[in-house]
Amino acid sequence: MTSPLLDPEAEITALGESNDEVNNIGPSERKNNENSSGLEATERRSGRKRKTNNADPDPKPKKQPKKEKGGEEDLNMTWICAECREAECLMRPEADELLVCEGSCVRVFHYPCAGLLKMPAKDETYVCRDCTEKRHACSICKEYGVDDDDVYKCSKPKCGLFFHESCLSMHNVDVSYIPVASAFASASPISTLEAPSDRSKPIFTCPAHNCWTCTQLELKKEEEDEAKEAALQKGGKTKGKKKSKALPGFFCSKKESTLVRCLECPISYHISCIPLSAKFHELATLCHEHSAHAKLPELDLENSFQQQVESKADKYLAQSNAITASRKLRSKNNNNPCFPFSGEDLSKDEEKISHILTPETDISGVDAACLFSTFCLPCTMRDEVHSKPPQYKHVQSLQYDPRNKPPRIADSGGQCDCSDSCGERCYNRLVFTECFGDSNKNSKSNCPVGANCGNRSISQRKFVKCKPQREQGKGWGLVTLEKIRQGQLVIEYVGEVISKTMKEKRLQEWAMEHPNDPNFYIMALSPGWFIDARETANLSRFINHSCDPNCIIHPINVGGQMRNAIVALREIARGEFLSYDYHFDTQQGDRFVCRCGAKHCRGTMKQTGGKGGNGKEVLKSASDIWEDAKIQFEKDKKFLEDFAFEEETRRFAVREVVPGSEGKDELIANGPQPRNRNSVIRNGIFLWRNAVQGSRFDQRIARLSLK
Ligand SMILES: C[S@@+](CC[C@H](N)C(=O)[O-])C[C@H]1O[C@@H](n2cnc3c(N)ncnc32)[C@H](O)[C@@H]1O
Repeated sequence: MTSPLLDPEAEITALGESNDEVNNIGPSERKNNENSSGLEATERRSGRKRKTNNADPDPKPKKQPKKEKGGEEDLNMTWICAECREAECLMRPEADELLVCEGSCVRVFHYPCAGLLKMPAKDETYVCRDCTEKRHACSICKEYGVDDDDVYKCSKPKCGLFFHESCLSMHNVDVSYIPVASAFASASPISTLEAPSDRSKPIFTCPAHNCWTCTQLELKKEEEDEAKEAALQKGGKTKGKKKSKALPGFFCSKKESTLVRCLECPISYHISCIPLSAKFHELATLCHEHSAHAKLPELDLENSFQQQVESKADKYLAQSNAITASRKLRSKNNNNPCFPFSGEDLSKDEEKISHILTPETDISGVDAACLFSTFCLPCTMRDEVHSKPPQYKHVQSLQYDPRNKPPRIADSGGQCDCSDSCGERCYNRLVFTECFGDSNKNSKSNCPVGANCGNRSISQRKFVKCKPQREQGKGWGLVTLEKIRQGQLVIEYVGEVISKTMKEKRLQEWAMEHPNDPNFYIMALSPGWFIDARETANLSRFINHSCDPNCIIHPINVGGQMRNAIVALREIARGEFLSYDYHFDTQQGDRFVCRCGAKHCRGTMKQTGGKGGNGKEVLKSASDIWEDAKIQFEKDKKFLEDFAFEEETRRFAVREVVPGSEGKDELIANGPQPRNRNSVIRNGIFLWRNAVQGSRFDQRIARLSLK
């Protein structure tokens, strides 16, 4: 393989994301539901209209609901329809009654949005289609999956959110596993962050139950503590590990238990921790990541709670006090303007300051101190708090454009003849093809063993558990959460499959729009086809380059389509950063400085050598790759003749080990021929891969000499 990651000169344009999942708690929901028990979440609500939220112009502060045994928070309901994402039904304005799904998702719907002609009777049970079909959208990537197979429900009883395991790893969620057989019988985890057995179910509390801002601060504190500890130990002083203390209330002026959740994702905040970059009104919240693109539900401002609070603030506040206090606060927070209510026009700061509540004032149940003092993060903290892996759409497999996809690859010839498991000597494995189909003679299959054979890791997504983490000088990287064996499949590189023309278009457009972006995600898949993992990907997009990598890209034929497997080159310890050699195929000069820190670092992520001479890189055309393959073929043959075998076995070796040496063009062009099948199996080789990977015989001497 010459160029895993290609043409990093530029990249792609933004793609739309689907917006089909809703479940949100807005500040007024918190207020209006404060005295409702969490159990209400499973009761059907009818006749609840948004306007009724505002019916009481001066609602008194209500007592927080009692916490249930076991510290269960009351995750308050939202009254935004999960389908149309509005409080008031846009399909039929008269039908803005909401009903609650009594299945596991506990979402609310307008009845027309739920596909019903009328509101169900009080004694009728409503279960939404997703819960009936036991498939839900992941609350992070929005992709649908089968319950307890692809997506898993948060373990909090009243939380109806589902997640892919891999999506959770982006949110610092601790996952434990219980064996599937006992998954429903016991809630006690057997291990934390350990490789689960094949049949285990993840148990976790999703990010919706923790304030995102406070969590980031805790993590930062922990990191600092660890760094201090490490420094102390380096200096020879040993100290017992000091448990870092969280920072409850650092930004919250009180210990709040209620969280408001983003309409688009599970990110939640204490009201007093909502950062400047988020948006909210009394019906819903959009987190810092979604505020720029998503839309808050319609709010009838005139009748809104927000409007009432603002007018009360006008009435009650001594404006001069507010201005002085706010100025003080601003100068303390590096002139970070404070966020009064809408967060829209910060340039009109002075005007807004006149509406800010003083810390002492408590109006209409809103904790004024909380609003006043803590709606913004100091500038110094903002970068840290927002340092989370960039968002992308998580997918589990390659995404093809149905109108323009790579042609299928012809079969490499018949079935393997393995009898129990397809191990090292499996013919399909040797020709870089995964087994498919089962032993049932009626179905198409290339393997008599069936679904349990050992050569189906990619199609069965037997990926290693990993998580994104900052890697010094390289942005985000990917660390493994489990020990990896040499030769083990780590993960598949997935994204959108695009043609060469599309790749070039995207590269150009991205370069124009983001001239300073150093990150590139396009990888070669097969001649003329590429994988773009910038916006649609899995965790593999975070793997960085190293000149001394611990992984390699293996193109593998899975059911007639090429897929790029990332395979371990050596044993990799838990916690190690994963890497492979990008061999960037680029005409640009010194732009791609490598910071891998390896002993023999090339200093660049580009491929070296090539046909350009004088170290100048050129893009390899298909015919160049072809020529290289033929040259390599001759070298292999010569190597076998000269060194690898004793005199008397040479002729045999060349004939057998280099199958098709009489018709090498055909062999290189078409891959393994059925007539070469036996020698491929006997010698464990497949020369066609030289065309893609440049693997060399002299480096396989140990293996050959074993024969
Ligand atoms: C596929 S992305 C890897 C994930 C990326 N680090 C991120 O933060 O999203 C490739 C980009 O990571 C950076 N990178 C990867 N390996 C690097 C290295 N060894 N030295 C410097 N930058 C590296 C480069 O900006 C490169 O274009």
